[in-house]
Amino acid sequence: MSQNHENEEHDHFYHYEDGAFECTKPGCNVRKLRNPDGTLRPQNPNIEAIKDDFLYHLGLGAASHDLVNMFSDVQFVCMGGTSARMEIFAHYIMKEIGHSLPTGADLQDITRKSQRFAMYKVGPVLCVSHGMGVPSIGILLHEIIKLMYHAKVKNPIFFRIGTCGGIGLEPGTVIVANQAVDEMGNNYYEQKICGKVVKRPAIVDKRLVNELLALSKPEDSFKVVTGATMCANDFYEGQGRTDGAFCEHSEEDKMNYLRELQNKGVKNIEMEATIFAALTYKAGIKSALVNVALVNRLKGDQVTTPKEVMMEWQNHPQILVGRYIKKKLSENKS
Ligand SMILES: O=P(O)(O)O[C@H]1O[C@H](CO)[C@@H](O)[C@H]1O
Ligand SMILES: O=c1cc[nH]c(=O)[nH]1
Repeated sequence: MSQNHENEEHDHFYHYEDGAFECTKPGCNVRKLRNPDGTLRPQNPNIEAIKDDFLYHLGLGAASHDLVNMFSDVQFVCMGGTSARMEIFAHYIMKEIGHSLPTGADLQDITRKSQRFAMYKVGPVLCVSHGMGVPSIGILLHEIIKLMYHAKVKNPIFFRIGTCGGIGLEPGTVIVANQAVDEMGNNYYEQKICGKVVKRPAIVDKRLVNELLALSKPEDSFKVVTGATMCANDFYEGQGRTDGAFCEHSEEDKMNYLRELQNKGVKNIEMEATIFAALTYKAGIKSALVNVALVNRLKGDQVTTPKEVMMEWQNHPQILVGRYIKKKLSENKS
């Protein structure tokens, strides 16, 4: 029989937005995602049998690298589409948390040999680019989650600091997702595995959402809102755009679709939300999707804002997540 610890607040419980939780308390039979010290349990029984589990797209191996020495102090993993953004974020967070590199040293892209993603480590913060779309971030998530396991990282928290199209929102607005849905409004990530369709719940951590929302300040130059984030499998037709190389739907079809989404509480559209929420949830990792809107899709499709303005907007999610990280690190110290 499973023991019920649901009413207790304790570090070895992992609470989910839907009320479910995983308990790692000794003696509790509830399925375990983490060990009592916060390290992750591998969810794939095959992993332990692989001698040198090679994280191919990261260019890191469980035997060829001392992953514990390199990464065990990681507490936060921040992901975003581009390598440039993640390098900027690495420099930003370094200043924010007062981390310094050894004299003469510079930030290094740890995965440069693989030439796929870019990854920077700033003390307890890992900053990684994930490319565009579900397949790309999915591969990265598999390898980063395994990295967390191999490196014995404790209670990591994952963030996606991304860009998106807003629905009825002023560009520059930050959306912290309280739900991740696909193009049909489904609250799960669907994958075909060995000829079968597997649906994995895409659950975001409501507590983390609320903590992030509380970090917005009245004096900020940008608004922070919450709502559902829609994950599309494409930037053009999949997001209802009429400016792709092909378009067999009308402007009216697009507007009807966007309004329908808006009525269902969808605030923004991007391309990674469902898999990010689903795989982190399945791994027992707290995570949040923090995106900035680059365009109001009710007003148009093209993203034509000058680069400098867009770069400034891309900082908005970084500011919010930076505040969270700084707060948590100072709480941990005291
Ligand atoms: O700016 P990033 O983080 O890549 O996010 C958004 O931008 C890309 C499309 O332009 C997709 O990856 C989408 O999710
Ligand atoms: O409209 C947008 C803007 C950025 N990223 C997207 O996926 N869609």
